[in-house]
This record gives sequence, structure tokens and C-alpha cells, in this order.
Amino acid sequence: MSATSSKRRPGVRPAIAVTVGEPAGIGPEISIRAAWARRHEVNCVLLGDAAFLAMTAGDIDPDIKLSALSLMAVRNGGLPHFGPDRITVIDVPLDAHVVPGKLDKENGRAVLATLDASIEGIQAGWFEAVVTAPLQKSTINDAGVKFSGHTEYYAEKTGTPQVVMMLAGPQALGGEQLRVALATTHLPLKDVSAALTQDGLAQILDIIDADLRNKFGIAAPRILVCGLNPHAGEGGYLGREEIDIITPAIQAAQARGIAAAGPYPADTLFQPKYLQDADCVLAMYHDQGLPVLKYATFGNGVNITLGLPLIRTSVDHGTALDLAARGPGLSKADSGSMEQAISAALAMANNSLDNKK
Ligand SMILES: NC(=O)C1=CN([C@@H]2O[C@H](COP(=O)(O)OP(=O)(O)OC[C@H]3O[C@@H](n4cnc5c(N)ncnc54)[C@H](O)[C@@H]3O)[C@@H](O)[C@H]2O)C=CC1
Ligand SMILES: NCC(=O)COP(=O)(O)O
Repeated sequence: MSATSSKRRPGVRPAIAVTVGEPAGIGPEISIRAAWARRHEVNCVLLGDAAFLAMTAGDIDPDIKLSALSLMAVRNGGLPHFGPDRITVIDVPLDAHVVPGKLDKENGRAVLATLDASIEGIQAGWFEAVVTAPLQKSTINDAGVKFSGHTEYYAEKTGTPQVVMMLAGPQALGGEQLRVALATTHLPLKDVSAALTQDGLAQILDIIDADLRNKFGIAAPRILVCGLNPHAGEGGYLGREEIDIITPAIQAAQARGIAAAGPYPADTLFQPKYLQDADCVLAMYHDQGLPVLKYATFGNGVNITLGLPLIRTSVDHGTALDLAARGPGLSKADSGSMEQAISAALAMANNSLDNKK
């Protein structure tokens, strides 16, 4: 499966799939707002329930126009390229009526169907990338499907054994763009240590290095690696993962020509004098790296899955049911991260095209 179609018709906006996420959350609203705001440069095709999205768009701004198609119509006739005066929607129907702010497991499988449609569309060449609005992981599980996140789902559905979650914020902490990748993603904290292996970290460092080169255009990526334990293990007195697993993985990566360094104590690594010499920080687990990034850039960050055979970006926040409950148009949900995710997907698609020339 190729990362993106190598063809772009002159004068036609690049097309990107946007899965609208949990229908009771802010995903549909921020998807519509962001697609409309960026419509002159990119054709964001919304994947979701067409009737529900039309109603939501009307609540946000009656001037926003949508044109809906069935998935079958696109399968048969290809993706039509309407102009920027409307947003294209591919109808992926919900199963139950939506009450904003109230989760309903009846709609869990329909949310997953939008992810499947995005993969189908990228494989078919309709889209160059997918941007995902937030979904509620618990609702998918409540619907009877074991699910821990988009990251793992896209990996499984594309047959990719190892992917890496990376969040990128704009200029932060007085330095350049902050990028934080995670060695482990959605698993209980008690399972993190067992999930860290030399081979696994080697693959993760390879993926970060390769994707920062190929998808971000960074010629020689510099990666700073966090320890797992306080004070990076304090010479083995506060844990041995640094000595037994992380340091050997870094040394092996260095021997392969990767500019990885560490392990560094995570509590002091996130300061400008270290970050200014880094293109990415590799944290060992979700809540070691992400609070720093979200504190510095919440609402403007982008979540990127590295290592996939397709381009997938997302927002830096969740479903915000508290805001969604107020209703679209009244929620005051910020669509900034969604717009950043669209920009990042487009930039990565452009880089992939440049690499193929
Ligand atoms: N990419 C994805 O699909 C993601 C999904 N989630 C899911 O979201 C659900 C809820 O997660 P929470 O931890 O409650 O985090 P959350 O991000 O939904 O909410 C945390 C706080 O931030 C505020 N907030 C979030 N997005 C905002 C926006 N765009 N504008 C203004 N304020 C905003 C909310 O109102 C709330 O006060 C969970 O099920 C989680 O799995 C969380 C992160 C990413
Ligand atoms: N904290 C990031 C997050 O939960 C997003 O996960 P995913 O759905 O992008 O895998």
C-alpha cells in the first residue's frame, strides 16, 4: 500500500479524508468548522452520517454547504471534485439518534466504519491522507469491539506490526517545534515496563528516524530518549530498565547511524537548552510525554501516527463531551488543533509527493 497517490490533477485541490469521530462529542462540529475554514486549499471529505452532519452544519452556520454521496456511489464512480463552495460528505450512517454529550454504544460500530472507509479511500486513491476527529474509546469497547485507539486500529487494519504515536506542537517552551513520540501508547501503567524491549525500542527509533526524514523533510533527525524511572534509574538504584533495555537500544541505534541520545531523566529533559538540540523526544509512556506537550501547546498540537503505510494525523484532545452537550454553534469548541492536523497531513502528503519525484 503506498503512502499517497502520486497523482494530483493540476488545478484540483488535494483530497483528504476526515473521519468525524464520536457523534456525541465535538468531533463533527470541529470537523465541519476546520474543513470549511481550509476549503480553498484542501478538499476535506467528511466521513460520517450525512443527515446528522447537515443538521450540525446548519446549527454552526447556515452558509456552510454540504454535498453528500454514498460510499457505493464513490466506489462506482470515483470521488467527484466539487469546488470549494461546499464540503463533500461520504455518508457512513449512524445506527442511533444522537444526543450531544451523551454516549450511545449503538453508534460505536458506525464510528469504526468511518475509519474503515478512510483506509479504503486511501487504498483506492481517493484521498492522500486521513485526519481523524476524536472518538470515545470506551464506546467502541461498549459496542463489543476491543479497541484501544486509532493508532493501534490503523496499524492492525494496514497489517503494520509497529507504529509510533507522536504529538507535535507549534513553537513551545521557548524553542522550536516540540515533538514527543511515545514508546508505549494505550496500556495500563503497570504493564509499561514489560512492554519495553530492546528490539521494540530499536524499531521505534528506526521509524522515528525514517519518518522524520521522509515525511517531515528533516535531513538528520536528533532524538532525545527519556528514561523510564525517576532520575533515569539513578544508576540502577531506582530501576534497571535504563541499564538493561534503553541504553543498549540507544547504542545499537547510534551504531546504525541514528542520532539518538539518552536516556535522560524525564523530569528535567523538557527545558529549552535540551530541546533546542532535538527534533523529537521519545518518552517511555503516554503520561510521561503528553502532559508536557499539552501544557505547552494544548489546542494547537497534532497527533501523528508514524510508521504507517498511509498518512494519518489527529487532534491533541478528546471528545470534550462537556462542551458538546451545549450543542453545535454554542459549544465554544476550539477547532484549532483540527486545522493544524489538516495542515500537517497536507504537508506530509506534499513531502511524500516530493520524495517520489
Ligand atoms: N484522537 C482521539 O480520538 C482522542 C480521543 N480521546 C478520547 O476522548 C475522551 C475524553 O477524554 P478526556 O480525557 O476527557 O479529554 P478531552 O480532551 O475530551 O477533555 C479534556 C478537557 O479539555 C477540554 N477540551 C478538549 N478539547 C477541546 C477543544 N477543542 N476546545 C476547547 N476545549 C477542549 C474539555 O472541555 C475538557 O475540559 C476519552 O474517551 C479519550 O479516549 C482523547 C484523546 C484523543
Ligand atoms: N492521548 C492521545 C490519544 O489518546 C489518541 O489516541 P489515538 O486514538 O490517536 O490512538
